Amino acid sequence: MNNSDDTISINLVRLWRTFSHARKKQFIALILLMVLCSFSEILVIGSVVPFLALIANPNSNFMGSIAASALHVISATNIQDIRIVASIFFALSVLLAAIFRTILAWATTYFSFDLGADLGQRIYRAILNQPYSLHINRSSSKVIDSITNQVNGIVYGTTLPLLHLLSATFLGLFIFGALILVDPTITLISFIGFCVIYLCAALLTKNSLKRNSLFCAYESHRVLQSLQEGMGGIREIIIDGTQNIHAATHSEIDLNLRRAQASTLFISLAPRYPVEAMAIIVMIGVALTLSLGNSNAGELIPKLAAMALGAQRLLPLLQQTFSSWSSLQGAQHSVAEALDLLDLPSEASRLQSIGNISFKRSINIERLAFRYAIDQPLVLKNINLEIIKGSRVGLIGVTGSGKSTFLDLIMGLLEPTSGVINIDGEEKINLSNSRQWQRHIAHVPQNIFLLDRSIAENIAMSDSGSQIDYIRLNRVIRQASLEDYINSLPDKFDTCVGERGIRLSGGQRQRIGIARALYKGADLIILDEATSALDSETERAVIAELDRIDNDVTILMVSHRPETLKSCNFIYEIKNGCLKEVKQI
Ligand SMILES: Nc1ncnc2c1ncn2[C@@H]1O[C@H](COP(=O)(O)OP(=O)(O)OP(=O)(O)O)[C@@H](O)[C@H]1O
Repeated sequence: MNNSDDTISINLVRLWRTFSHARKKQFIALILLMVLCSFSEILVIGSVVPFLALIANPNSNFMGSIAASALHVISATNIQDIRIVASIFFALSVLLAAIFRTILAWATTYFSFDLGADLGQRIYRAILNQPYSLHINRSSSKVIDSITNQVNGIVYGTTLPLLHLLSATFLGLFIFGALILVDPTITLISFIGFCVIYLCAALLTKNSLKRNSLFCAYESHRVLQSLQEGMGGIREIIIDGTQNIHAATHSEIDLNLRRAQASTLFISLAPRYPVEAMAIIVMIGVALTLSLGNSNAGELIPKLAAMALGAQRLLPLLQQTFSSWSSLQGAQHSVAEALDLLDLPSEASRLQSIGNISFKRSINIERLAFRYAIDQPLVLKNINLEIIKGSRVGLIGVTGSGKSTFLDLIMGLLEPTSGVINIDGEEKINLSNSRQWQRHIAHVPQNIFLLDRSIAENIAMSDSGSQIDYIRLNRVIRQASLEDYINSLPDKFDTCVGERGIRLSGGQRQRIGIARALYKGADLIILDEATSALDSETERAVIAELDRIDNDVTILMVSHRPETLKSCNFIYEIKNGCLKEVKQI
């Protein structure tokens, strides 16, 4: 049972460490605001007894000497004046408390959501900056789940409940103190009674909340995964007529998730009703006891009213404390997972050891071997190759022979299991300097990554955020044989390509990819079956344009078609993990 409390405290400490200096200051300001708010509440409860006493009887004992001298100072001596002043004072104290509570609610909410925005942004940045080798083992639905649901878990399941819990504790203690002054015995008995109910509820529900927390963290990822799979494979789903199967899988997971969420929410709300019933019973008991022992209504009514007002203020706070605690319990697994992502090493630490990499002569690959995991066979074994700057190199091999893996290694996306890749025989490429090396490279894969934006923005992606160079854009559009197609569109290169380029044919997407590589102005262009979707004539035109580009640009090309590689200076084949030159294909 202590484990989940430990998890909460560990998560809170971890969360605090993620706060920026400004956020820490804001948090401390919030605590001060809570204290102010609590004082204003005391003022309300403290003034209700004298107020009602004065209304009932202006000469009442409840009007202490301080109040009497205050009234004297403002020359309120007759009964009417005293009543008016007391009413105004009481109304002002109620108003002040309401103002403080509104400000506190505003500050708490904005603080929590701003923090959520901070964390979401930092988690996404941390994930984007992870080495490629980690990305290939991570599911994208898990990442989306972390940035949306798990960050929401931090906002709704930790920050907001924690702040509500703190403010409820402060206010509760102050109100409790004020009620003790009004009637210590009744206050203590009823307070202990309420707390016992909430403690029993906490003990009874703790395990369920823990289970729900685990369940929600797991199922929210599965819901996203099922949606992504459904949307990603919509063409096949329609053709196979498997809509019902996918909808049923999704609805089962979704129902499980929502049931767990409902259970957590219900647990957080449930104790309210028995506690409220008990409060009314206590009030009846108090009224009865006081009226049996003391028949003076002038003193009895203000006391009862103060107790009723205190209970009306205190009970929601106790309920808030409990529901905040149960929200905290219910979200801890998601929160722990989100915080784990914040602990990932950041780009800054990766870039610390970077120097400038220049590429003037060659890429030298020596005794290169690679396997994806320790328990998997070597995909590449003892590869030696020199790629001279400005050469056109073709790469062939049967499917699954390791061509894309080899390109990923050259691009510094993967690190060799053994052996080295040197630039100009000097700079060894590794994860800490790969970012510098990648600035030299433009990569055109078979499946082009496209944003749901205009053709121009998709081509000039390396310039995002700054102005597009339209002269260069027009040149690369022509080189990639896209001119006729773009001119046929009403909005020309401002035409939106749709999600993942859905409004384009495979060949058009590939040509946008090639245009993007040319626009980047890289000195190493890597084409991984980048022309496979083009008809022979368009492919020939694109390859001829590639041949014409600067002699300083090195082109590394993978293709299954001999025709595509005709213009290469060297062609190599990967077979059984080894590389050998092919003179004729
Ligand atoms: N992320 C991965 N984890 C484990 N093994 C992988 C991973 N990616 C690829 N492989 C394996 O590595 C081998 C080489 O794959 P690779 O994609 O490099 O081949 P390829 O020659 O480019 O194939 P194709 O011509 O079909 O694109 C294959 O056996 C493949 O199953």
